[in-house]
Amino acid sequence: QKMSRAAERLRLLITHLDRPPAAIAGASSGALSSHSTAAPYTFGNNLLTPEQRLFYEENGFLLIKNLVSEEDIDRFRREFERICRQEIKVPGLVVMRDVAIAKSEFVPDQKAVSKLQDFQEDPELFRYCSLPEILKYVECFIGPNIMAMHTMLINKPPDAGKKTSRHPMHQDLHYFPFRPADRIVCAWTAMEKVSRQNGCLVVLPGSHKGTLQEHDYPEWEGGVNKMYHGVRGYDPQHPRVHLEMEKGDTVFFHPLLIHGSGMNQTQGFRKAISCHYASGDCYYIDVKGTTQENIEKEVKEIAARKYAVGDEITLKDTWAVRGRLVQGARISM
Ligand SMILES: CCCCCCCCCC(=O)SCCNC(=O)CCNC(=O)[C@H](O)C(C)(C)COP(=O)(O)OP(=O)(O)OC[C@H]1O[C@@H](n2cnc3c(N)ncnc32)[C@H](O)[C@@H]1OP(=O)(O)O
Ligand SMILES: Nc1ncnc2c1ncn2[C@@H]1O[C@H](COP(=O)(O)OP(=O)(O)OP(=O)(O)O)[C@@H](O)[C@H]1O
Ligand SMILES: O=C(O)CCC(=O)C(=O)O
Ligand SMILES: [Fe+2]
Ligand SMILES: [Mg+2]
Repeated sequence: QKMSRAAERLRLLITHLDRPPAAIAGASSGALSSHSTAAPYTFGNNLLTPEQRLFYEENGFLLIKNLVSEEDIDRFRREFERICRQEIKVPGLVVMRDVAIAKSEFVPDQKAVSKLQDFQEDPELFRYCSLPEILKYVECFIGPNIMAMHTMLINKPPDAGKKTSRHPMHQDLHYFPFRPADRIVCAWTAMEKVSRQNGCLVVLPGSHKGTLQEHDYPEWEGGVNKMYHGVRGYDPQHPRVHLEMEKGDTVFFHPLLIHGSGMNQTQGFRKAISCHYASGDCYYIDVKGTTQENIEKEVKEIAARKYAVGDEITLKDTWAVRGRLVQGARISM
């Protein structure tokens, strides 16, 4: 059987450079034995081809075409519309409007919704996070114990003329007070065709090999959405890849991968659904004294305003209540 060059390279890496992996508290040795220092970002469990595995190792993302069915996506869309029409109320759900719309006169229209966050209490939308076709890939990246930590349905609006529909380049780990980074992965599924025109994801391949960078609001004339921090000193010359996708295509990416999205220059609302997963044996960290202090402050301010809670609520608490086990064991999360 003929192997591609990439596959051959990965095989060599694994057979010759393999050393026992660093221990992760509570992890089953069975799962970790196929996870090596030569291929630190993936588990070999016979789902990913060697080419796919090497691609994720080197680039920090992997696009799987046609993974989620049309039927499921249409159901998510109908549920989203019911939520927008306020036909159902979902505990914990955050409904976000684009800053350009939020700061103008109030429009009581479903079209004002740019993002739903934290839909873990909506059984219909949360089905996305438990889809077997998604979980089998997630397991390749973070192992068999899987927590759904953060859920979003993004309804990127047509740009209102101020470029506020852009999402600045960022690393999702900036928002997460848990580790290790290599046991976290995002699944992001296009709910319709996404293109450069309607603001597809833009990624900096290989940036997952770097460290967590300082994040801040970018200095954008037209304003920036609440909590949309970007990597400080983003270099627009850096080689980037636009991920154009069809309905149902799904990209899995590492939480250190620098990514964002351009403005939506169409009249349609560009829809995607996503979930961030972490291994059940991840652990929480204290972000005091780290670059993540600024986001902790904002999260606490919003929590205090919304739920009238004080400083006794930690960033860790806000995540521990959102997390849901979807496979295996909840060990330390
Ligand atoms: C917890 C961290 C999330 C983890 C993310 C993992 C990686 C993902 C990376 C990201 O997605 S980063 C962005 C994460 N986004 C959020 O967490 C959502 C943040 N947004 C919210 O929580 C709410 O939309 C917000 C509290 C900002 C507003 O909701 P409200 O229901 O309070 O809105 P309301 O209409 O009552 O407006 C209150 C104030 O917020 C302002 N506002 C509303 N939407 C805004 C917006 N989009 N940007 C800026 N300001 C906004 C609004 O103008 C008004 O300002 P004033 O008090 O000055 O009048
Ligand atoms: N100063 C900045 N800080 C962080 N991210 C930025 C900054 N400027 C632009 N970006 C982000 O870079 C990405 C690319 O944006 P840009 O508008 O240049 O291109 P695009 O819309 O993707 O493509 P096109 O070139 O077709 O417009 C987007 O995610 C955008 O939000
Ligand atoms: O524009 C998008 O859909 C991606 C947004 C994103 O990266 C995020 O919310 O973390
Ligand atoms: Fe992101
Ligand atoms: Mg652009």
